[in-house]
Amino acid sequence: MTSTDESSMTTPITDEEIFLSHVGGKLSTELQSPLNTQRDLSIAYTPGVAQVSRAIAAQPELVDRYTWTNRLVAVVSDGSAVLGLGDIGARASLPVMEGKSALFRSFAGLNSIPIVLDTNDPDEIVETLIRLRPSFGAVNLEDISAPRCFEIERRVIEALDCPVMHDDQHGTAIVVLAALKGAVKVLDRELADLKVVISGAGAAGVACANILLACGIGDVVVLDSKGIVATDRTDLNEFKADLAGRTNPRALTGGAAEALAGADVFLGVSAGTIAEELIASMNDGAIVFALSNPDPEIHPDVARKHAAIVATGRSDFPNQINNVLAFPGVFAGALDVGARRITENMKIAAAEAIHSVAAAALAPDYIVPSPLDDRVAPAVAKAVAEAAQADGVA
Ligand SMILES: NC(=O)C1=CN([C@@H]2O[C@H](COP(=O)(O)OP(=O)(O)OC[C@H]3O[C@@H](n4cnc5c(N)ncnc54)[C@H](OP(=O)(O)O)[C@@H]3O)[C@@H](O)[C@H]2O)C=CC1
Ligand SMILES: CC(=O)C(=O)O
Ligand SMILES: [Mg+2]
Repeated sequence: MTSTDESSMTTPITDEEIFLSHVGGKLSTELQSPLNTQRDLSIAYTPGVAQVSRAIAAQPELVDRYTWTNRLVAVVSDGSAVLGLGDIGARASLPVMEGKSALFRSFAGLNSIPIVLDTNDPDEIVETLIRLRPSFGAVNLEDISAPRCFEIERRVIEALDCPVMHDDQHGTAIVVLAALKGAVKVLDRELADLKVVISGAGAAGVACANILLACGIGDVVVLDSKGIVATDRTDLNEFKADLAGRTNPRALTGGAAEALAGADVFLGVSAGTIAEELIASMNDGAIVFALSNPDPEIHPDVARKHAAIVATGRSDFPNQINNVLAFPGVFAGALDVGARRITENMKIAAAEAIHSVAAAALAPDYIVPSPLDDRVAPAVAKAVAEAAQADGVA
């Protein structure tokens, strides 16, 4: 069933309501069985529990059967790129990480625990997760800034024998691909013909560029805070330099104005802003995905004056392009089949599954399903599980 629940948005949300609903945090733990009697205690605690611990000590893989870790996702952040708020630190990132855990629980039925780290040092982050490995079954890296996020994700994947994914990279890229598939169908266009401009060359921007290139879009131009990521720039880190060699086929130079004139798609993952006249300079039938949270690069009402399709990352406008459509189902599918890695095919399969949920009812204001659509996570999980099996990582 699709739940749009428009009635819940008719009353404006007040600051008081937001803060009150966060008092004490958004999470708690529940017991699988009650602890009411001496018998209950003797089984769940001492002496009964000792038998289970002895069994696991003798046969370590039993930990998957007799503890909650097997399907527990650690949501891990250092607070360095929290939404579009920037480096606000570990403590301030916690409401977002509790939110991600709430989404795991609500949409995929997965237990999840936020872990925020009081360090930005990649060695310390990787080492901490190696030490914590017995406590969880998967790692969702969240809101870790580029370029450190690329090295951290690679090293954590190498070090841990469980599914690991940086959500801001791949969760975002999966949903952007799904949304673009929906948008081109609505506009009766082809993905491969699009001229795409990505504003942001960080975690989300690099991963979105990679997935769009992999899916056959040849004309991708990426912007960072200094302008077009191009091969003649001498100030690029290794990830941007690599991207420069694979994007910008028309060898554009300059900034957003030069990139957006005559473009078909604006994809904002920058936490910056984009002027209305630049959106107006795009081709007719433009697609504008202003995905920065909480403030889109351009207000959707303004973008709609010039664009055929407009989307944001927020829950209070139509077309919410947000990694929440991906990560619950991706991890559920990977854990369902005991996948040790999350492959590129699993990500593409997730995008196709999200798209397929919306495919029958596509419209300019419905290019992706709502995160509240309870068909999404199961469809993503099934597609991801099948792709994991096909890729031999299950
Ligand atoms: N809707 C969704 O699902 C998601 C949305 N996002 C949003 O994307 C944004 C970026 O997140 P993330 O990639 O994790 O952050 P990062 O810190 O990894 O990257 C930010 C990038 O944006 C660039 N940037 C900053 N200002 C501008 C500007 N004015 N014009 C062009 N580029 C600019 C930075 O440039 P430089 O390299 O020069 O510093 C950097 O490359 C956030 O607002 C976040 O909320 C992210 C993930 C998911
Ligand atoms: C949605 C999300 O993960 C972000 O904006 O960072
Ligand atoms: Mg994020």
